[in-house]
Amino acid sequence: MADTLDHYLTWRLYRAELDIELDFADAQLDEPSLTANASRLEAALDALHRIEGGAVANIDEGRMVGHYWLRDPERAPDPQIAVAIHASWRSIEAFAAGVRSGQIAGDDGRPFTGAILVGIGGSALGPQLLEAALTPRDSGPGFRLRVLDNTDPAGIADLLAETGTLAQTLILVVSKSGSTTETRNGMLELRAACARQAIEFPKRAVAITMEGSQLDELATREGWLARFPMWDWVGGRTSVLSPVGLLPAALLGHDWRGLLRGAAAMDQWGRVRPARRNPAALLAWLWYQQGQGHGLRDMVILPYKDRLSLLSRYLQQLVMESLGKRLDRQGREVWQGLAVYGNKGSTDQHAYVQQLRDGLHNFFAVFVRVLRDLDGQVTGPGQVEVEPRVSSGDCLDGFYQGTRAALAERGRASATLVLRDVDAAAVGAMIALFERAVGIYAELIDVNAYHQPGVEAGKQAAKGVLQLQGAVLSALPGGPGGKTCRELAEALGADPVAVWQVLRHLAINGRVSVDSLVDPAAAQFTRAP
Ligand SMILES: O=P(O)(O)OC[C@H]1O[C@H](O)[C@H](O)[C@@H](O)[C@@H]1O
Repeated sequence: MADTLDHYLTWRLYRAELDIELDFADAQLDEPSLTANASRLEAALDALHRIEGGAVANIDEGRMVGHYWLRDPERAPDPQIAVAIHASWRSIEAFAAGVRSGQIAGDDGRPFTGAILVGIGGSALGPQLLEAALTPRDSGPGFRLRVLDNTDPAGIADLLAETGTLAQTLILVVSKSGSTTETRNGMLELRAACARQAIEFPKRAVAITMEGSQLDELATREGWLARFPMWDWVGGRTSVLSPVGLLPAALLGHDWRGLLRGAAAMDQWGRVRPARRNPAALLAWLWYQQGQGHGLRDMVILPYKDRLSLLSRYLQQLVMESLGKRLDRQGREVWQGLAVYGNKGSTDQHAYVQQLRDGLHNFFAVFVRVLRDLDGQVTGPGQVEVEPRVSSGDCLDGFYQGTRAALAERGRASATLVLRDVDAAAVGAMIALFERAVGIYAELIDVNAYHQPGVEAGKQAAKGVLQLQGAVLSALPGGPGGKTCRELAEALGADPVAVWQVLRHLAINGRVSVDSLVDPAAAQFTRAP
């Protein structure tokens, strides 16, 4: 079987320092196309090098792209940036130590036992990934992190019910821009909950935001418990190794410096030349080759470890917000993107893997295999013999190997990231690997990976909806006779369907009165009594 071993060794990249392997043996990469495209890949690596050196890669926003400096501050082009990063680390360390020792405590002197993080997108997904990946399940109750990442009243109510008193809860408000609606709403809801409980909000509130943002100004004005920086040269979706992810990780007692070490070590590996020996370049080339440079195949993320089940959600934002672009950097319409989904193996084997093996061939898989079954334990669930000489962990690994082989048999490509453990260094390294692959792929397809113009459209349209709601509420008659959505729309010069949609929601929530909601054209609306 020397030939398969040779093939594996040919397509295996391994870094002893990290004990991480990238196994491209089933990725259907081939030397001729890699050789033919070597100069493109080298040019992409050159571009990444320039970005790390401070190039203004986010052209239309005029911003540098500095997430690589977060784990290696001395690379920053301006020494003041390095100073700011080091200062943030010191503040994180001091604050987390103070909270964990009880020196920084709630107003009644009792220690903080948990935190609610209010944030969305890049200001929530990274901390959530770290919390899920790194929280040891056997460490007792410990410090608890809950996340409020939406403006859904039911979600907010559930979270408040679950938390109970907020007296021993820190409230971390995380927003780079400091003006995101959902996050503002979450903060206002928590502020109101504090007031209901006769607890002072500012004494437990912490802001992580850019200097001078609305949130920063509010936190300063009200004297919040603490403020931590975000910088304009860090994008939300690459902010996990800034205070956005590091502070929650530190509060949870995680090895946050290990995250930085792992990411820095992966960055080192990711600078290796030629591209053929570079893990991020090969990963980006896999995306390119599989999707023919147009994202024609989706990336299915399959980590065989429960703690990594949020990885695909995290990567969804990192990859799709970075690469999903209408225009390339020359202004041509390209409709680019790379769809990402997945959950975890072997669970997904019992859900959609059927289609992966037998159905539509519009994907490739990226497996994450974790070699160690249990963190350093010698007894426990993994040691039960579920069959003669077989443990649960053997089954899990067997399912990974089996699924990979079954997909390969049908000509479906996959790559595998092999980790020894899910520890802080490995998680940091994994994050850095995907960040670099996104950067390289964006160069290959010539898009700006660092802006997100498309997300504005929905936000602006939502503002219009709320303005219309205000106008509709003012125009509603007091009764007894009501008005239909068409009558109201005519009076306001608005779209009757838009008026109906607003009124229907208000009526269900008791904010306006209606005779019946069965027929949109006939429903008569009046002001709520
Ligand atoms: O951190 P914030 O400024 O509140 O932004 C939160 C998120 O919302 C925006 O709409 C962007 O699309 C995301 O990239 C960002 O992470």
